[in-house]
Amino acid sequence: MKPRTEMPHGADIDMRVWQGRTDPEPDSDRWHQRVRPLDADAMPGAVLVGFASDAGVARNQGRTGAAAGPTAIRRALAPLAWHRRGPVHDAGDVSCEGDALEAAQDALAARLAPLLEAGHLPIVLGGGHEVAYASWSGLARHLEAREARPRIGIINFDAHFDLRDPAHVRSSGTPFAQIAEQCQQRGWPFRYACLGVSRAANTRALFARAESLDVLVREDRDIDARRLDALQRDLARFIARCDHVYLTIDLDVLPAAEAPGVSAPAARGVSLALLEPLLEAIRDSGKLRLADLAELNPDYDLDARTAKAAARLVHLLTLNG
Ligand SMILES: N=CN[C@@H](CCC(=O)O)C(=O)O
Ligand SMILES: [Mn+2]
Ligand SMILES: [Mn+2]
Repeated sequence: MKPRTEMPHGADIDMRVWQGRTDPEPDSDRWHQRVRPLDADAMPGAVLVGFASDAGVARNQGRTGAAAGPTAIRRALAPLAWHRRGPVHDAGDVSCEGDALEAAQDALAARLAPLLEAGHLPIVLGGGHEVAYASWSGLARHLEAREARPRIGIINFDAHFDLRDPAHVRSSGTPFAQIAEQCQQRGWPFRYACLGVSRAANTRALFARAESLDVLVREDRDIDARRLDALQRDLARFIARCDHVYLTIDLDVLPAAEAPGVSAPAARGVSLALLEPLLEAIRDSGKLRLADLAELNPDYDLDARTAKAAARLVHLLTLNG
């Protein structure tokens, strides 16, 4: 079965997950009381789109289960306190049927482009990190009609480069190499920052590929409180060289204790406390067009810790609107 490519809206979107406590006091709303199903004439705001896929993780020999990620993140978002002025819409899920990953990626890209066209900030809830190729493709589809050579900066918080050679298999381990190929074919610059990389979890070949692609690399051990200001400056310089930012967060960048529910937990990782100020700077850059969160696997998620971390990050990314 092919994934549906037309945009579901209104009554087609399953809103049953948006439930939680309701406080009797005024001004006490939570997300479940404010999130609305996306309508064709919706006011520009943040739009949640699920990518229910772990086909890329399966192809990458990881532990599957990330297809249930979008629902788990929505469930963790539902009770969070509402502090926004602007709207949040739920646009439903794009689902990958079996191993039909490329069709699902194409369907997500087709779903995202009109959202960007309408001035929304899409936040994609993965799904394995194969979501990144689909997210970027949606942004590319939107920009190619407007700009000859869009300067897209990709900022990936991840323990892994995900720059494996796609000639072998296209998976959750290849999205940024696939994007680099696309950029080369189109004559677009490839600007990629990968922050939180574990030297122990990435081979020499991957470090060499990152170097040949001029990737801005900061290892997990480089990200500490003392070096945060310098890192903020590096990030600001990276963003200054781009017109559009695509932010992608692989939840396995967090320490395993903060994010046990992922395919490949990080022995060290970068804590939420360090991640958040960096994300705030990206959010407030004025260039953030699209974000996604990847690799949540509820099967391994002790106390829903990873889903709660993901929900907190969505909350943070949407706090300025
Ligand atoms: N999404 C990416 N995943 C990692 C998986 C590493 C692992 O399974 O140990 C990668 O391909 O490098
Ligand atoms: Mn990773
Ligand atoms: Mn990844």
